[in-house]
Amino acid sequence: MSATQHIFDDGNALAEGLADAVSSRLAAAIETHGAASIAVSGGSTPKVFFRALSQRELDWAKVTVTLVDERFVPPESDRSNHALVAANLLTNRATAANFVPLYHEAATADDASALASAATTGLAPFDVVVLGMGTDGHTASFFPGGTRLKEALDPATPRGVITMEADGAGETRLTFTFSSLHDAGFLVLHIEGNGKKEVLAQAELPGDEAEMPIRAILRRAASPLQVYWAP
Ligand SMILES: O=C1O[C@H](COP(=O)(O)O)[C@@H](O)[C@H](O)[C@H]1O
Repeated sequence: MSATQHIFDDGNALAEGLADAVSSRLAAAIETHGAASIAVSGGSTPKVFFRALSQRELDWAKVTVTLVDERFVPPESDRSNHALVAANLLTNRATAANFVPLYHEAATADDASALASAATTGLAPFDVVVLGMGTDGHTASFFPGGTRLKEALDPATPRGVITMEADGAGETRLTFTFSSLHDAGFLVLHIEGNGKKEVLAQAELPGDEAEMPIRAILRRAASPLQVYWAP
């Protein structure tokens, strides 16, 4: 499925434009079914977008926020995506949103992923999913060479959260599976910079999904992909 490109002049315009689009989708979901769900990415790209979204007028108490993926680290860690979201999104007008973490204190990451799957049951299909992309072509924690990449990308793998380990990942990861993310009501890839534009162009060429896992989303997502980009 081909992606629709939304191009902005700079990072601030991108953050504001994406916040407008996402808040409209969340408001429409609240209007239609009384509640809205959104799964967001971590990393460095979304911070300004989170700040912009947190200022939008919405019935935030009806919005459930979770993460596309997380590191197996507690929220006190500066590597925690939960901490990033708490500091930048669950603030301003969005303080009333309901946040469902993927990290759970547990003996093993597998135990934590089972708890995360249970805590997020029924949230997917999400109203909104905002994916990021690394320069290695990973999205969520679908890393090239990831220990459970095949299972994560298999459309037959049920919705839920699984663990992932990979050389490029640092800590063990907790990630929603492809089947949990690909059919969001509004499916976004949020990237910034010419480097990532080139990575995306590379991913759009023929090649193995396992080498650039973003290809699974580009090629097989049920929902049309909306690419939000600025230089
Ligand atoms: O590891 C991760 O990286 C990607 C991209 O991060 P960025 O710093 O290049 O914006 C992110 O989408 C993913 O959620 C995160 O866990």
